[in-house]
Order: sequence, then C-alpha cells, then structure tokens
Amino acid sequence: MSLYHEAADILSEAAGGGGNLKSKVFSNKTLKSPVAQVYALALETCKWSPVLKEIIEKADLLRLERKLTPVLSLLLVHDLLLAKGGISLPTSHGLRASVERHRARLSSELARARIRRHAPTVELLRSQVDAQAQQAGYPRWVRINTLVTCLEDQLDTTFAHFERVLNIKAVIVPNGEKLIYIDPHIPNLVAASPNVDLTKTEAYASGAIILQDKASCFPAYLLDPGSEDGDVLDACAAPGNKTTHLAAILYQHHPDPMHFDQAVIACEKDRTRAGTLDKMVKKAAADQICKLLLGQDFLKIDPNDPRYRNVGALLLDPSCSGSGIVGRDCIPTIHLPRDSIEGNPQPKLDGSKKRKRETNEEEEGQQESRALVDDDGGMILVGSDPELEERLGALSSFQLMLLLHAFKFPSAKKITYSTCSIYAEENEKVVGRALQSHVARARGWKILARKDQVRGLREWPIRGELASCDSNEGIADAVIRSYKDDGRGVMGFFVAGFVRDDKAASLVEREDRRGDGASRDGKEEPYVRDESGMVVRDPSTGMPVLKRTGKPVPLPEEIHIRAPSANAGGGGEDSDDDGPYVKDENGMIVRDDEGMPFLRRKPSTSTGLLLGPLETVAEEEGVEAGEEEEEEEEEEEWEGFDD
Ligand SMILES: C[S@@+](CC[C@H](N)C(=O)[O-])C[C@H]1O[C@@H](n2cnc3c(N)ncnc32)[C@H](O)[C@@H]1O
Repeated sequence: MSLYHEAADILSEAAGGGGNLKSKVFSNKTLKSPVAQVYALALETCKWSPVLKEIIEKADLLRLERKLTPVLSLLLVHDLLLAKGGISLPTSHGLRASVERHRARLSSELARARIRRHAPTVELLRSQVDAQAQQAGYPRWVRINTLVTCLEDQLDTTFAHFERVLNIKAVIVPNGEKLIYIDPHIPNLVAASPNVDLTKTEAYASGAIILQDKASCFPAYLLDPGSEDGDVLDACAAPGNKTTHLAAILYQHHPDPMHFDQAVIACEKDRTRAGTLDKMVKKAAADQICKLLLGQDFLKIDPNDPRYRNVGALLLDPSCSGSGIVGRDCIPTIHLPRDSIEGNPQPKLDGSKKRKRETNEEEEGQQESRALVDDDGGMILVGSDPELEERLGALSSFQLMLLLHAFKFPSAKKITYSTCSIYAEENEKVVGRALQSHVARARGWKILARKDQVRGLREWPIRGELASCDSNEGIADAVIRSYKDDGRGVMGFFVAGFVRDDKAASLVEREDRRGDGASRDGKEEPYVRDESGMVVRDPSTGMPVLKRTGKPVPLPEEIHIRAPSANAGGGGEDSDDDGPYVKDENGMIVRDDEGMPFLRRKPSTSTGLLLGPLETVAEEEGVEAGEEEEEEEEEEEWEGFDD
C-alpha cells in the first residue's frame, strides 16, 4: 500500500475519532512506509487542510477525479504543491497522474488562496498556517510594529472592539469573545484571543502588526541595541521577524532619528528564504534601516572585513530542530473538501480497512521525539534514538560554529544566541562549549548575567536547566527558556546573551594582537610570527619556531611525538589520534583549569604530566594557535544544512 493510502487511513480514523496523531501513527504496527514519513505527511496535511480544502474545491478536483477520496486529495495536493520533492510515487502511477494533470489549475488556486490571506510568498503563508495550527491554550501574539504605528493607535483601531483583560489565562481560554492582553515583559506586544483571524485586518496587510510568538521576541529585546552599538548583524535572518524587531528597537533608541547612521545587516544563506526576508523587511517599512545580504552564508563573512568594522552587536538565531514550535506534535482538525456536485459534507474517507491497534506505551514513549519538523519548514525524519542524537549532534556543532564565528567580530560587544528547540544539546550545551572556547576566553566573551538584562527578561521566571549547565547556577540563571504547554501561551524557546569584557580578554589575545615580537613581560619574544601575528610552528611537533635558531623548540626527551596523520578528520590537533597530549574518551585533549594540555609520557601512560615552565609558554601558544587554526579549518569544510 502506498504512503498516501497509509496516511489516508490514519487520517480517516483521526477525522472520525480525533485523538493524538503521533500515538496513532507510532503505535501502528502494520505500516509499510517509514513511520516518521507517514507522520510528517499526515501532520502537515492536517495543518494545511483549510487552505488545501479551498484549493481542491475551487479547482473542482473531486468532481473531475471521481476515484479520489477527499483525504487522498488533500494528501496528494499537499505534496504536489508544497513538498520539496513533489508526490513520492512513480510518474506513471494512477494516483499521481490524477492530481498532476490538474497542476496548473491547482497552482493558480494556491496563488489565489495566498493572496486572499495577504501572504506575499508561500513561505509567509507557511508561517500563517503554522500560527493558525496552534492549539487551544495559545493566543495570537501580535507585535506592534513601531516603525509604522504605536500601541495606543492599534488599541484604538485594530483592537478597538477587543475587551482588555489583565491575565494571559483569560485570553488563551477561548470563550468566543474578542479579548486582548498587553504583555508585561516585551514592550509593544499583545496577545489576542485565538478565535480572531488577524490576517484579514488592514493592520496586518500594511505591516503595522506582525504575528510573532512572544518567545521569538526575546532575542532582539535581550540584545537591546542602542545608538552606542553601531551596526547590528542578524546572522540567520529569514523570514525576518527578528530583523524587523531589531530595526524597530534601534530606531526607537536613536536620539536623532532624522540623522540615522546605523544599520541592521541581515544575512540569509538560502536564496528562496532570502526573497521572503526582502518582502518582510519592505512590508514592515524597515528597508531604510536594513541592509540585506541575500544568499550570503554568515560563515563566509570575514569578521575583519572593513564593511563590518562597526558591527557592535549580533543576533544569532540559527537553524535548529524546531522542537519547541507549537502545533507540531498534536493533531489539528482536518478540513475535508466537498464534492461540488454531491455537496457531500462527509464523503467516503478512504477505502482501506481499519486496522487493529495495540498501544504499547513504552514504545510510544520511545518514539515521541522522532519526527522533527525543523524551524525552517523542512521535515527531518529521524527513525531512531541514535538518529535523533546524530541529528542533534550535527545541529549543535553547526550552531556552535556560528556562535564562535560571531565572537570574532572585532567591534562586537554583545550577542544573543537563540533556538526554538527544547533540547539542551542545542541550548545550554552550546553555550557551555562556546564559553570554554579559545576565542571566547581570548576576547573576553562572557554570559550576560540576569541582573544586567533588560527589565522584562530579568523578570521572566523561566531560566536554564541547571544540570545542563554543569551545575553552574550563574549560567543557568542567566539563560532564558520557555516551554510550550505550561500555561504561559508561548512556544518552547531558548535564548542566551553574551557580552564582551575587554578587561577579561586573556593575555594571549593581547599578545596575539600586538604581534610585534614583544613578550608578555616586555622582553623580546623568542618565537617567529607570521604576517597575521600567529606564532609559526613546526608542522610535525606543533612546537613554535625560535627566532634565535630558526628551529622549533625541542621537546623534552621523554615525550613521544608522532607526526599528525594525514587524514585527521576535522584537522587540527584535537583530531589527531596519537598526538602528544592526553585525550579523554571523546578524543578531546585533557586540560587543566588554565586550559593547559597534559602531555603523555613515553611510552604512553594514563598518567599525564603538565608542562614545565619553559614548555608551558611554548605549549600554551601552541595549543591556542592550534585551536584557532582548527576553527578556521572547520569553517571552510562546513557546508551547512540544506534548509
Ligand atoms: C531559525 S531560522 C531564522 C528565523 C529568523 N531569525 C526570524 O526570526 O524570522 C534560521 C535561518 O538561518 C538560515 N541559515 C542557516 N545557515 C546559515 C548560514 N550559514 N548563514 C546564513 N543563514 C543561514 C536558514 O536558511 C534559515 O532561514
């Protein structure tokens, strides 16, 4: 049986009996198609069903194709119009042909449905569909775009007939009334009752209001860019909600908006999504403030390029698992199209027989997190726990790499890092690894403590997971989380702020920057440096080359060195299996509290020895320069996720 028949069978049952889609799919032992694929297809089709129903009915598809059931038509039209790979059936397959021969008509109905909803692109329609798929318990969060209007004006116009309530719970329990709540944490943010479709309002069409979850407003508000911060770089910008939020804050903070001399530089790697960013920025009237780098990979920007000399603040909101997004784990109502001739409101759902299902609680629990629909709208199918781990491992390496790159901008003084993920691997763990990195220590980056945060986020009660912060209470209290389903009406989210303290920048960084041959005690430095100020070292031992002899610093005799293997995966010392340093079970070099590596004795023993005074200086330089090289090498190799 095809993927579509299996998904139709599941949805037909759900349409009749309701319930939780995930448990219906994952407890089904008879599925032949990959279970995560069935789940993702069924879930997305449910979410899109109000739009698809309209398209199918207007194109008269069910009358023209009598063999198609309403559910099958939803699934097939979904994939035809919205899935990256189209319909997953052979070209000659009857089901595929029955929908593909109406492609032109269906595509123009999609365009009409999009225009009726004031969505300039399919991406923006997707954001609307996501927002509307939110279950009861979630309000419509609305950010008032202060580049165009102000809160008071919107209360007097768009929300003139809304009753003001003083408690978020009153808004999220729908009672049919139009209610509004002014958020106490984020300025210019309101929550409207979910029964109202704000996309039909003039304010939405003109960009005066922007539908944006409260948690998604945290990063720009936490960054709080001011006139002293110069340019602000939004590294992963599309579709652009945070970009336009940054522009609004920057503009509001500027003492003389008539002589505005700052920019929000918005960078987006994916060209299609970059088109959406462009439209969003124009719609929000932020195009005078924003400079868009459409199709630009943030990792390929040289932080020392003079064009970024004035970048004082960066917002980093990279691709993530999207596991915090609301409406991705429960079944929304399915809207079935009608046959225009019979006008049958409940046509035959699907021909296949219902299956007997046994719910195995344990297996269901294990499978809970296996279908990921990422925050860029793509579906990532993870079939097992190791696959999920692998996916999170890859995502977190990429997220860390972006964060370390952000640390390198010479004038940067503040950064926010955020994800809409619930997983500590993408959140607290990335923050911990970033703070321990060489570049953070060398440049004085530290976490933005809670007491130094903007009022609304200082007062926000949900903070980081202590255990995932290695029990560091300061860091756990500094980072900010939100959880879906906790009654606060927001999505699952994470944000951390970083600030740069020049005084804390390590001696090494200052020496590296000086690069004039003087050592830290003012005496002539003994090592040769290249034109970029980095210590030159021997390729096989990693030891620095001495000016006096032109040769590398000799190693103590008892230390056994082997040349790095040519195929050392990520390059750099940490990937060399048999290097001179003691490594942990993950292959990472073991260091003391100062970051100094332990050297192995010859023959290799489990007992490490710390370097003595002469070698200490040499090795400290060696390791740190090695790390810098490693980061750069990784960046070159990384091709990013195909979002
Ligand atoms: C979570 S989304 C950003 C959402 C956006 N900040 C907003 O609030 O509207 C992540 C975006 O980063 C983009 N991206 C991923 N890797 C990138 C890179 N190396 N350089 C620039 N953009 C990247 C993705 O294409 C995606 O559009």
